[in-house]
Amino acid sequence: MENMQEALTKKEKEEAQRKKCEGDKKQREAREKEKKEETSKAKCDFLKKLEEQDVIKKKCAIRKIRDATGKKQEDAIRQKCAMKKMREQEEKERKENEARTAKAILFRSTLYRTNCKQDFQAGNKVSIVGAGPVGMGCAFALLTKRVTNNIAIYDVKNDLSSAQRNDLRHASLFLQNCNIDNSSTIECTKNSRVVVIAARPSSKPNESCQDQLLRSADMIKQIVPELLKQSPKAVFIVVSSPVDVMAWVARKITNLPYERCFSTGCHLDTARFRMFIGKLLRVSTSSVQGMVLGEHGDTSVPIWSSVSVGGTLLKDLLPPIGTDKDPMVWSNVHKSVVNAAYKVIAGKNYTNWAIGLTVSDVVSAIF
Ligand SMILES: NC(=O)C1=CN([C@@H]2O[C@H](COP(=O)(O)OP(=O)(O)OC[C@H]3O[C@@H](n4cnc5c(N)ncnc54)[C@H](O)[C@@H]3O)[C@@H](O)[C@H]2O)C=CC1
Ligand SMILES: CC(=O)C(=O)O
Repeated sequence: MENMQEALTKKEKEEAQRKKCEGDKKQREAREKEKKEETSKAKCDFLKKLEEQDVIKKKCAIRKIRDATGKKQEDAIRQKCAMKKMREQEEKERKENEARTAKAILFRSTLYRTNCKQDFQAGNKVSIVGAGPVGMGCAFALLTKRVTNNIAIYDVKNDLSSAQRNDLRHASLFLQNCNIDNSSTIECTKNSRVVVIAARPSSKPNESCQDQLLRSADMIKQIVPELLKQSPKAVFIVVSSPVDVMAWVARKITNLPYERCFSTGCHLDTARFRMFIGKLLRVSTSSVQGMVLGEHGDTSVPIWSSVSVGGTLLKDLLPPIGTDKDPMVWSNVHKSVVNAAYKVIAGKNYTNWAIGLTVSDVVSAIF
């Protein structure tokens, strides 16, 4: 019995031990499970947090991307707008340019018409008859002194006049684009405002001065009425020698009044007179005033009472000036004037520059 009791107790003990072990095991398992669950929860939480963070990060990234995309789009739109504006500006400028060009073309035609008018001073045409040194001296002075840029040169010698015209034309660049009538006939003088007669019939051997004079007069009688037909309103300036006689012949044959037909008279003699006085006193020619009157050349008359230098009349300082009682013998100055042409002719066979400039001065007084 005792053994049985003992065996029972032992069994019970074992049972209790087993139950305790089981209970411990269960407890341990429960704790482990709990721990596991805690760990798993922590893991989950961690993962969740991680996930959340990831989501946030992703969201940020997406926002960033969106922002970037938006900015890109914005930039693209802005660029498109800028390009549109630029195209509009370009179009505007193109239209403005077109309008400006159209205006310029219109302006150019106006300019061209104006320049044509300016280029060819139609109203100030000067015809020169006789293409010898004197006629060409006149032409050269008229053009270079800018009295006119519209001239005609007429001579019975066609080749000569044509060559003279071309020689001057080649200097058109320096002569205000001068217009020189192209024709070789007398019609080239048509509608002149001034006609300068510088022609001389060719000399014949052993011809007397009187015969020469008569032939010159015949030339004037023949040519001036023809020229008047071409230019009925022109002023005629006679240069051909003997100049005052030839001007008288021209007036007689045409019945033109004095103011429309005259010679250069003593204008050249006056220029020489003032020059010689200036030279003697060592002052500039333009500071000297004074006149030579009468017929051009040998019989001209110096007007001593008119001579002044810088506004002072020489006769106030020297009352007998120019007379036989003049201690300074100023009359020698007039002798120099008379001899001037002979001296030049002795050297080059003709005079032309001084008479050319004299003519241009007279023409400028008409214009
Ligand atoms: N008044 C003055 O202060 C001055 C007058 N003269 C005079 O000017 C005149 C010209 O002198 P230059 O040129 O040296 O003489 P130039 O004899 O060399 O030339 C005269 C030109 O007149 C041309 N001619 C002749 N008959 C003509 C006509 N019916 N129609 C057109 N052309 C004609 C000739 O073919 C020639 O080419 C001369 O009578 C000269 O004495 C010269 C200097 C000063
Ligand atoms: C030739 C002429 O008349 C002169 O030069 O005065």
